[in-house]
Amino acid sequence: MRVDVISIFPEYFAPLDVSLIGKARERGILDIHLHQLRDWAHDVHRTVDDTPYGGGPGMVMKPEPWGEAIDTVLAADPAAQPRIIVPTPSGVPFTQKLAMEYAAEPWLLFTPARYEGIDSRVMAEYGSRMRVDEVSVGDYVLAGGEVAVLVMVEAVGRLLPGVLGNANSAVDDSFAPGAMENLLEGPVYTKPPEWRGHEVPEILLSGHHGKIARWRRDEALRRTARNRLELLAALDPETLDKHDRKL
Ligand SMILES: N#Cc1c(-c2ccc3ccn(Cc4ccc(CN5CCCCC5)cc4)c3c2)n[nH]c1N
Repeated sequence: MRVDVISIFPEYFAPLDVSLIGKARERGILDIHLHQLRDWAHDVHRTVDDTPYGGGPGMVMKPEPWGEAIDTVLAADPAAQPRIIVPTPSGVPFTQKLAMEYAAEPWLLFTPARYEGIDSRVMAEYGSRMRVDEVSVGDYVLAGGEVAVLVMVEAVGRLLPGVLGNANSAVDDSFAPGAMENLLEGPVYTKPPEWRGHEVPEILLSGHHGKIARWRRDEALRRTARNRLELLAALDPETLDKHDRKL
C-alpha cells in the first residue's frame, strides 16, 4: 500500500518511522510519502492561509497550494487514483469497519489541514473524479488533522497482511467481524501468578480452553455493559446464547 500525506507539519509523522508501522515500511508493506504543503506556496512567505469569505473566526487554507500539491501526488501514478481522506471534525466517524475498507485500498492520500480547514473548492475539484472522504476520529476538537492521520495510518496499517504476526491477529480485535464483534476486550494477565496479593483468575491457569473462552466472553460482555452499553444494545440477539442472556 502506498500512502501519501500532505501537511505543513510533516515532522508530526516521525512516529511512522518506529514500531509496527516503521517495520512495515522497512519490509515494503507500506510505502509512505510525506509532502510539505508550503513547497507549493510560491510567495516569499510561503503563505497557505487567508481570511474566510463571509467573515468568521480563524483562517482558511488557500486552494492553490493544495491543488498543486495534490496534482503533484496524483502524477506519481497517472494510471491510478488514490482514495483521498480529509480529516475534519465534521466528518463521518472513523471506525474499524472503515479502517478495514481502507486497508483494501492500494493507495491512500491524506490531507490533514490546520486553521479552520481547507477551502471547500479543493475537495469539490477532486471529488468529481475520485473518492474523497471527510472523516473524524472522534467527538472532540483537535488543533489540526495530523494526529488524526497518525491514528488512521496505524489502524489501517496493522490490518495489512504480514504487519501483525499470526499470534497478534487483528481478527480478534474488538469491532472486528466475528464472535467478539462489537464487544470490548476483557481483562488480560501474565506472569507472575500472584502480584502484590492480586491473583490471576484460577480459570486462566486451568488449561481448559472451552471454559477459558467462556470466561473471556463473559468478561467481555460485562466490560461492554459497563463501559459501552450502546454496543451491547446493538448486538445481534442471534449471537447471544443462553449463558450470555443470564449475565
Ligand atoms: N479528524 C479529525 C478531527 C479534528 C480536526 C481535523 C482536521 C483539522 C484541521 C483544522 N482543525 C482545527 C479545527 C478545529 C475546530 C473547527 C471548527 N470551527 C471552530 C471555530 C468555530 C467554527 C468551527 C475547525 C478546525 C482540525 C481538526 N478535530 N477533531 C477531530 N476528530
